[in-house]
Amino acid sequence: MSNNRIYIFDTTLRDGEQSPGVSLNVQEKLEIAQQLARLGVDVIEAGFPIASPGDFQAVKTIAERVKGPVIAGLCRATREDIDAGWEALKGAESPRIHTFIATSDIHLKYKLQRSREEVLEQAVAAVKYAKQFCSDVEFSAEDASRSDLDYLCTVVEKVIDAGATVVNLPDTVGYAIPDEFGRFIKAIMERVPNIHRARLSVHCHNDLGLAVANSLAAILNGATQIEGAINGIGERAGNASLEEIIMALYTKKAFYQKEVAVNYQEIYRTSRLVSSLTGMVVQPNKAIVGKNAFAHEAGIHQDGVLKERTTYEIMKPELIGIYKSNLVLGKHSGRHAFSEKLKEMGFELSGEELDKAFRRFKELADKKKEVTDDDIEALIKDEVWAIPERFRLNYLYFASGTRLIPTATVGVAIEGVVFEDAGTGDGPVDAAFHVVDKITGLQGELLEYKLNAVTGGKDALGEVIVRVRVNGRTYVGRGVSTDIVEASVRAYINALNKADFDRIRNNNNSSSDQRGQ
Ligand SMILES: CC(=O)SCCNC(=O)CCNC(=O)[C@H](O)C(C)(C)COP(=O)(O)OP(=O)(O)OC[C@H]1O[C@@H](n2cnc3c(N)ncnc32)[C@H](O)[C@@H]1OP(=O)(O)O
Ligand SMILES: CC(C)C(=O)C(=O)O
Ligand SMILES: [Mg+2]
Repeated sequence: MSNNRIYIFDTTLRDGEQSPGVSLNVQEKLEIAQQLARLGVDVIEAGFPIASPGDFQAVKTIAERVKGPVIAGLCRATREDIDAGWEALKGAESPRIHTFIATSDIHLKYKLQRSREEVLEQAVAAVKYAKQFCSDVEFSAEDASRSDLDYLCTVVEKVIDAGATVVNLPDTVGYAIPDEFGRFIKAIMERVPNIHRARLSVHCHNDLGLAVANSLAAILNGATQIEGAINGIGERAGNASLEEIIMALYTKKAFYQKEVAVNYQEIYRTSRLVSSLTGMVVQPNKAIVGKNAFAHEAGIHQDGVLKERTTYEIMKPELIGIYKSNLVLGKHSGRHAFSEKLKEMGFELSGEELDKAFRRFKELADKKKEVTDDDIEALIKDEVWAIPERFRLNYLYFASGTRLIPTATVGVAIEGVVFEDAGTGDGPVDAAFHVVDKITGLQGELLEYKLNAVTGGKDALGEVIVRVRVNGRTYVGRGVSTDIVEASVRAYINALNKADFDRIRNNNNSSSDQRGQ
């Protein structure tokens, strides 16, 4: 294998899920993991198994079902965490136990309340313990960039002696700057005598907006594994954005002379899926995957691009899976054109999924003159990436105005049987949500509501993303329609379906636990 290879470690499902307000269920995590495997990342950190039964189940399911990448699970440097981690990971084709402990004095003194000697001992013991189960063990020195360098070098050397195959040096609080971080990695490479027996990794946070720059500086100085998340999501200001690192290495290959083994065509789709399932909207001017990343607004730029794209484009959008099609779809389009378009867009649908998507497409085409690629993508996300739905919107009627009490009548099918009710609220959306609560018997508390126009124009599809708390847990729901009240109700029902899905799964788990006793 080329020694220019950079390994991509994706932590969207672990650190990415630590973004405030993000909570993915097992099915959603599995879908993201499957897409990450299609993208071709080297490692998927599927979760933190001891953190919750849901996290444990997600790691276990991904370990058993997702083939290709190494599947990692995060564990504190304790036997209990490592036991749970291994239990979840052991079904994987290539499992990796990822154990960590902080090494900076500030974390030792205030958080862990342990001495340097105690932490060194605990780190070594954790690696040795993990090694009994799994040959691939990653050790992370949390807050490495703020740790005493001599002490950190000792920890790194000893964990490698204990069997760590990968040593990760995180900039946990995003405090580093590129030159400094590059020198830090160089010092580790020079001072730790056995460093070549392990792979050196970095994990940068974006508190100063430098996570990608710091990761690239680390690559120049010897790091061969880069950790990050799709769309740069994660704790606080997020993690290094993987798509940005991948495309920087590609675009500046002559400079870095490094290779990654990803399937570039899947980058955009992965970004859209993560955004859709986490509810974390990608800012339009975000590098690589933002809506405006390849848009040219100014006349001089447009003129340049029309004459020769490279005047203002340093990357081809097609390379990352953004494509422009000549097939214009509308109400006169048939199944063949629709299915051809989906193929062009990279969607592989089963016959049943295609039927559902085609039905929604025809409904939309009746309301909208031209159905754009963005509209189609929004419908696919709504129909095909949705979890199994016990509740489905059957019909919606609402009335509101300046002198009316907003009223809604809603029909919701529960397992195919339609129930209807009516109610009032502070507005038509609120009224409809109350009615949905009454029909489903679930009490949703709306925490956040976002409305985006999928395309421009008066007939644009509206996409609504809601965050709803049900029984103490937060669920993201998403709905699209040309009518924003309908999109809102679809989004709300989508979130309740996820809550219901969890409720049924928890009931099943507790009854099988009882049977096991
Ligand atoms: C930098 C990072 O991203 S680290 C990963 C952060 N992710 C998360 O924390 C998400 C999941 N976390 C959780 O669900 C919970 O925090 C759990 C289940 C892990 C632990 O929950 P609790 O047992 O209730 O402990 P709590 O979170 O309050 O405190 C953490 C404890 O772990 C200890 N700890 C923290 N890191 C480590 C470590 N790497 N190794 C060993 N112990 C550690 C702390 O010192 C504290 O111990 P104490 O109770 O003796 O003071
Ligand atoms: C647990 C480690 C890898 C981490 O997320 C960090 O230090 O930011
Ligand atoms: Mg982190």
